[in-house]
Amino acid sequence: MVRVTVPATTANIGPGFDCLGIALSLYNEIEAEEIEKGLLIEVEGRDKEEIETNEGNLIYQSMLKTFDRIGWHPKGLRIKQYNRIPVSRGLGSSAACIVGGIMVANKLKNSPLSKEEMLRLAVEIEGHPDNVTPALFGGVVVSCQDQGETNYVRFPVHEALKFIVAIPEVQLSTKASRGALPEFVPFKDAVLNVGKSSLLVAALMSGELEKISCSLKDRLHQPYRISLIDSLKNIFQEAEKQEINQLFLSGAGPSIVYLTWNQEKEEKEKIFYRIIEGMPEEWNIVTLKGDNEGVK
Ligand SMILES: Nc1ncnc2c1ncn2[C@@H]1O[C@H](COP(=O)(O)OP(=O)(O)O)[C@@H](O)[C@H]1O
Ligand SMILES: N[C@@H](CCOP(=O)(O)O)C(=O)O
Repeated sequence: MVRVTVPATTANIGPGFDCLGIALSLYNEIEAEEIEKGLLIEVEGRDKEEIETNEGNLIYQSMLKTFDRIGWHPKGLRIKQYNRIPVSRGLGSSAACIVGGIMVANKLKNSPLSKEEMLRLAVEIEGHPDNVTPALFGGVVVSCQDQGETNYVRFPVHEALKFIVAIPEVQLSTKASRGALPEFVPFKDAVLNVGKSSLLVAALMSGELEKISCSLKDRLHQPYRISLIDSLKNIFQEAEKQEINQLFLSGAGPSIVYLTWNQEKEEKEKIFYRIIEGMPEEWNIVTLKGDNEGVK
């Protein structure tokens, strides 16, 4: 029996579309063992009713692709998963399945694939590197996929950072959310994102956390996505009115992260809570820290 835990991830972090992600202290667990024949999948935890327990299961699919890569297949498989990461809320639930499935499959055959080989396979399955890289390595990961190659730099999440995540009941699949993005953007918007994402990485890496506030503006994806879910637009507009600028859409949404890093901002934190509580839908707010270990 092999057992792994894999962290949730928040990707983009505002301007870092498809190239910036951070692992968070919220985990799914996956167990797997070879059995004589067949496929048994048991699912417990968050959103269990959403999860396929047949060959369509994403963890199983990721394990199958790993076995193909290794050149070995078990006679049969029993998979047991315990989920805490909400599905299709922008917290990397798919990346957690992909990375967790690859790792557990690799372990079943005494780990023939290196972490780099597992990363290559994970990006192939997910299609973008910004969730699977922090899910694999932990920390903050800046990644770029170019002509089939993924290059990345990983560094620890600053221990002072706190991620206050507002999670709605409604789901938004990453596929649908990516479908809302434009084919072209104005040159000035692209330039703004280059500047903001560069500043954000420098602030996260150097520990100049006060610079995060002026680094989270995005013109590439958030303006096109916030109209997909009721209240998202109102939340961002109200936050701007109250001069709260530490907000970003988690991944493809719909969850929102309020990023804070010290006590003095407690007043603003209370305003954020009041904004969310003032929305007509049900939102669940959790406070998370960064995870610096990745899949284990
Ligand atoms: N724990 C899980 N077990 C199996 N499949 C899962 C699990 N969590 C998510 N998935 C798969 O991933 C899909 C959600 O992926 P996606 O839309 O990218 O959401 P997210 O923003 O959470 O990554 C689900 O529809 C399901 O197919
Ligand atoms: N860069 C991707 C990130 C998707 O993150 P997820 O947690 O919503 O899967 C995008 O913005 O589409």
